Amino acid sequence: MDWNAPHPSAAVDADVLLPGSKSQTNRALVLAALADGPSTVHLPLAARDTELMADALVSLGARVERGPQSWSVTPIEPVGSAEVDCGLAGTVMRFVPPVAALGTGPARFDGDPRARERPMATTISSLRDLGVRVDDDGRGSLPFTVHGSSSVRGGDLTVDASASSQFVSALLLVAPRFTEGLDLRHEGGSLPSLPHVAMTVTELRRRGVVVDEAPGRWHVRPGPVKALDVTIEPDLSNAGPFVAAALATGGRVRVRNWPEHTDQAGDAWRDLAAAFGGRTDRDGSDLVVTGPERLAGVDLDLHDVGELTPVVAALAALAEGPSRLAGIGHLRGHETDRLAALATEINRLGGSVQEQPDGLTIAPAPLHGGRFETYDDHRMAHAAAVIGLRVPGVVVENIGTTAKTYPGFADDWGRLVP
Ligand SMILES: O=C(O)C1=C[C@@H](OP(=O)(O)O)[C@@H](O)[C@H](O)C1
Ligand SMILES: C=C(OP(=O)(O)O)C(=O)O
Repeated sequence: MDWNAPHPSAAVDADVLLPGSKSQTNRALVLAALADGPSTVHLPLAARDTELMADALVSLGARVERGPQSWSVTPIEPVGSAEVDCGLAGTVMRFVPPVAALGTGPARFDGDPRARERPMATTISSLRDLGVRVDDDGRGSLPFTVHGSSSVRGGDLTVDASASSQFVSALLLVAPRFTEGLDLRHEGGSLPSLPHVAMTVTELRRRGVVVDEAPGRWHVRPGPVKALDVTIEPDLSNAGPFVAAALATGGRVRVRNWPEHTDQAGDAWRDLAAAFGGRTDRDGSDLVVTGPERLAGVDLDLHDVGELTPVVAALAALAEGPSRLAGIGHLRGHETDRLAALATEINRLGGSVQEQPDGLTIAPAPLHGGRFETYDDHRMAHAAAVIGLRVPGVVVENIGTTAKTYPGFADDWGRLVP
């Protein structure tokens, strides 16, 4: 559905209460499915990526009762064969195959057309290196079938996770259930999204799993994953467009319940706001973002927090000085090739964005209205909404794609502009 991006006549002044973190919800679901007893996930994100994760675990033999405030998970009792729809969720296509390896039958994985283009070779090769049979068509991508054999020995394993940190997280999440645990090394280009790996290690340790780490190396001891009831934090990556609304309009946005300590990549919004010239202040459990009078250009390495790039690029396109966003070549394998998509769509509105091998350069340019394609990427829709705050006549193609991680996005965004 085409959606006219709201365009306020004054600076925004709003409070937002965000839905739960995708990354935390999907880790909590996987660990609950592997645990030694039932667990409850309070305030889970209910969105396409987390529903797909729950469905995937159910198809492997878990039970997930989904209530409005909490989801109750009963661990997997392996069933024969399974079909897993990964949609376009990186966490489902990377985290679930190693879980299926512990099952008792074939599990076939497939997803949206674009999912078949996302990098999966490391998932396939790492499972084979662990002695698991995987049938694929040799392209290193979905679809493929993992043949569960009840137990995986584990031990030493070296992978190249430079295309996605999710390859490392996926193996670590399941590693305590391998007979010998796992001594995992990453070798290759630099590993992106380190906060997401830190989140994986935190969540394992909270459930009694012993993990030792050194740069590029993780040792997970075999043992039970203790059942644990958890409460999911608000999704700070999805806070991005709201933080950006304060920055882009010189306004003020209060984000409710911003955690004081967190592994979420989106916590970097506090530093990013400052880089653009804005301010963030804690007020009790909230974070209050105040926008600057003039939005500054930025020179940022986003390697650790790549998923924040689309909204950062939208802000950079509105800034008064030039910007450089680096360290994000791996975004070409995200929901879409985000570097190409951002350059094409911002330039369609009159922008001056150039693709670089590992990022984007963005020069100030007067923007005008027009249709902004999203390429089924929730964060492209967020970027368009941010530009629409300052540029009249921005029309977002397929705002429904935000349902991947934030089904209520358009309604919540509409409340920014009364
Ligand atoms: O583990 C996770 O929950 C995620 C890891 C990151 O993936 P990449 O390392 O592929 O960027 C991030 O971009 C994605 O949105 C979620
Ligand atoms: C890269 C992202 O998602 P995924 O989990 O599908 O990789 C994202 O949400 O920005």
